Amino acid sequence: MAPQASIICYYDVVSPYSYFAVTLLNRYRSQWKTVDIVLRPVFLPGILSGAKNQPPATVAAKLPYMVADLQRISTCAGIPYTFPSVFPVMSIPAMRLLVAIQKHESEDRYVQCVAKEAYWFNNQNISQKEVLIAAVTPVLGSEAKAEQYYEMTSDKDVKQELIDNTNQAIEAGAFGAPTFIVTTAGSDEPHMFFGSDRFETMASILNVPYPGLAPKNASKL
Ligand SMILES: N[C@@H](CCC(=O)N[C@@H](CS)C(=O)NCC(=O)O)C(=O)O
Repeated sequence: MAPQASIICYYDVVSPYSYFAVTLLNRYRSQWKTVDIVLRPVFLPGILSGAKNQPPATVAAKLPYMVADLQRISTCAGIPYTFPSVFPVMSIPAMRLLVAIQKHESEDRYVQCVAKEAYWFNNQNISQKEVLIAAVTPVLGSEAKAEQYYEMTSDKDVKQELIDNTNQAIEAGAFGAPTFIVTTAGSDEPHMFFGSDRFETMASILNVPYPGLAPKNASKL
């Protein structure tokens, strides 16, 4: 059977643009039913160093631009956002937890718990165990289950999967996050995209409608 159209989204919750990308992608799912959408956790510093790139916030001219740009996206897209007091946070525990949960849960809602509810909206330090457990408990339905998944963050295979995802992204050409690998229906040829601002082009090559940035009733600048 010919392969289905797909998007693999490599993301790290330390990256504000990954947070926007994951949020937008979740909004688009219902209109992009023909596309298999997979969220894949990575460790952004590993990608930056693998690609010999630098964290953008370390470039003096980029930082104020990013701060303004992120606020504009938040306003235009209606995505709640507050720049966290701990930035950049050590995201390895969070990303390992997301790997561990993904192995067993079919839905991706827990990603938003960590990305939005904990870090990019409620300004919590997601390098801490208690914060992570509290963040995913509502979606998992029990604190015991959240604890179990947290314990798995010490497992060799969970650690290795985060490394493998990160290396896969680098091999695919990633130099930052979010990075997307898009394949169209019936084709094996991968198209790499960088950034939460690339959805319109992705929609065009996938031949699906582009729903735009703003949800209905989003406030404007
Ligand atoms: N224009 C992109 C910017 C994405 C971006 O700057 N991502 C950061 C992490 S938050 C990154 O990896 N940057 C690497 C680079 O700019 O080379 C967007 O709107 O999403």
